[in-house]
Amino acid sequence: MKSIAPPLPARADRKSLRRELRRRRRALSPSEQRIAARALTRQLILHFGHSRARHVGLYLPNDGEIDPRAFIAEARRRDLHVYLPVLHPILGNQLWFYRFDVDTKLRPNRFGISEPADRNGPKRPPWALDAVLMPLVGFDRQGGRLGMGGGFYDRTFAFKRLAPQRPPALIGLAHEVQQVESLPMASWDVPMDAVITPARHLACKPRGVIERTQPRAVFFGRYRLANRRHGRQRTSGWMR
Ligand SMILES: Nc1nc2c(c(=O)[nH]1)N(C=O)[C@@H](CNc1ccc(C(=O)N[C@@H](CCC(=O)O)C(=O)O)cc1)CN2
Ligand SMILES: Nc1ncnc2c1ncn2[C@@H]1O[C@H](COP(=O)(O)OP(=O)(O)OP(=O)(O)O)[C@@H](O)[C@H]1O
Repeated sequence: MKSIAPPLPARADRKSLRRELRRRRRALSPSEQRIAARALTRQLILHFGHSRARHVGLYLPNDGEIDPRAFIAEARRRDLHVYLPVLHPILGNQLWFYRFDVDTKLRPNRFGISEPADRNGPKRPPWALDAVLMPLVGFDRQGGRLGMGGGFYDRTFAFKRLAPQRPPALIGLAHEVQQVESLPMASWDVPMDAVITPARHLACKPRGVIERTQPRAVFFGRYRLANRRHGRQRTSGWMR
């Protein structure tokens, strides 16, 4: 697994950054991808092992993205409901999240990425999810995210800009080579709450960041406590 990303031009604009970072993740070999996916799954199991999340959005990998599919089976075993993003037919460039069960039929969207085919299937609006595992092209330690350029996740989770503490928790999933020192942020960008890579869980803070490189068990007590203290805002029981 490659762990240190070569430096990028300091003031690279979003377009050239996107091109370079997409090239990096596509350049990972199938065996590097497999190793990364396996390690990512372990990180996700640790994370969700002590979270109260019940409804979690994730994605099917495309264009060299880190593959979270092995977590889907684990999630189901742990009574987590898993949802996939579907391009909203009317609301331009927004996402809805449809349940992904073992028998869910898929069909490719206009980008060739599979999504649940049945529009009458069970779904949740974005604000009724507990956590969303997001694909990304690039990330920084402050929660900056560079995506594919459609603005889908930014539009869908724009409500988080006014209330950053509200669910869902926005968690980026990434290969190490996708980290950059600092991303140029735009006014519409919605910061991520955390980033999970095969090696690390970064809790992003608007200023600074807590990086956990120690075994997670050291933190369990404190995180459990923190969860209880703040409680988990229950979202509406909206569900089809
Ligand atoms: N796996 C995954 N699913 C996702 C996203 C993602 O980034 N990854 N999205 C995150 O927003 C949304 C889809 N957005 C996307 C935007 C552009 C391209 C893309 O491949 N663009 C091509 C041109 C494709 C074309 O128009 O034919 C490119 O730029 O090369 C893919 C997904 C929803 N689902
Ligand atoms: N909340 C919003 N309202 C209106 N337009 C938006 C909003 N968020 C983003 N956009 C538009 O979307 C376009 C693409 O944004 P950006 O380059 O940040 O996408 P991205 O985060 O890389 O993509 P994605 O989230 O789809 O992976 C921008 O040109 C911007 O004008």
